[in-house]
Amino acid sequence: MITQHIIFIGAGHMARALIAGLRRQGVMGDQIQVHAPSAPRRDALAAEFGIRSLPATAQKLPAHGVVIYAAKPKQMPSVLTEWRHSFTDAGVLFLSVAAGISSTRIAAELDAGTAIVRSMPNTPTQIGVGATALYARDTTSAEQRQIAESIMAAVGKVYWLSDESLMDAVTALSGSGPAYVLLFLEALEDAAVLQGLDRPTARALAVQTVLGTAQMAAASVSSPTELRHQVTSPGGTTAAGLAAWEEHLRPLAQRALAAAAERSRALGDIKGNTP
Ligand SMILES: NC(=O)C1=CN([C@@H]2O[C@H](COP(=O)(O)OP(=O)(O)OC[C@H]3O[C@@H](n4cnc5c(N)ncnc54)[C@H](OP(=O)(O)O)[C@@H]3O)[C@@H](O)[C@H]2O)C=CC1
Ligand SMILES: O=C(O)[C@@H]1CCC=N1
Repeated sequence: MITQHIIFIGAGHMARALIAGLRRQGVMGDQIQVHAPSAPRRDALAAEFGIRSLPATAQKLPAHGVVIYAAKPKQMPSVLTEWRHSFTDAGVLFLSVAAGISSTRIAAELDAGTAIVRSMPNTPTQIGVGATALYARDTTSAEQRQIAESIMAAVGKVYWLSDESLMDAVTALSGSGPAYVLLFLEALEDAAVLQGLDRPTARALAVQTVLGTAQMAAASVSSPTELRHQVTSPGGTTAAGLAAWEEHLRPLAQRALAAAAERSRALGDIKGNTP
């Protein structure tokens, strides 16, 4: 059970997904506060989820709460300058979801000893099926690690990393991954429409196929390769379709993840990063 107060810095897509997921899991509205510069956006999010809108920045925070940093990576230095003493006074756990920004960078902006967990969640957290990687700095107690884990485990699966440098690869895979799957769904839908299906039917069949296959892969002890062979009759329709996919898909996946991981590393260069 999550009993801590949780303060979100940032009221955008990722904050919304996490707040939606936490509220679905029964975290009380008065346990969650959200801060962002735009009062209408902050207030709208607060009203939608029955949480509290936090207008001011440097103010007294609930003792031993969790501050979830969900603003853009490039905003981190200025935000931390504003908030750092509030964190120390309250003994908070700082839980970042920012892409690219290492825990060492974060620690350099905060008072010594601040507990820091870096994470990479994804937007399916909003319905409790997220994937989140976590990395804890050594200033973080076992109890604080458990708190970070329980927050992210409430909204999906959690994986601890012992090597923080892998966070760029995780960001490229599961952080950005929902967008790749959604693009795949769009492409399947469009291709099915070209084959004569009406758009609602094409979308419904594409979504159910991806959903069912992902659930089957998650539930099975067989590898994706073995499961794929079960679909592929020699000389049949699947073999014909797979020949076209095979030609491009693996090199494309490698290029896509390499590009995303490279961008994650660039975002970590706070001074040099661009929006
Ligand atoms: N979107 C995703 O799928 C994922 C995103 N992330 C990470 O989550 C973070 C947020 O991304 P995302 O939600 O997509 O971005 P958005 O642009 O949707 O949201 C950014 C939020 O930050 C707020 N903000 C800007 N300046 C400040 C400030 N000085 N103090 C407090 N809040 C501020 C903005 O406020 P305002 O509304 O007033 O402009 C806005 O609400 C990023 O670091 C990203 O790397 C991680 C995993 C997945
Ligand atoms: O696109 C981004 O930079 C963020 C990080 C992972 C998903 N969205």
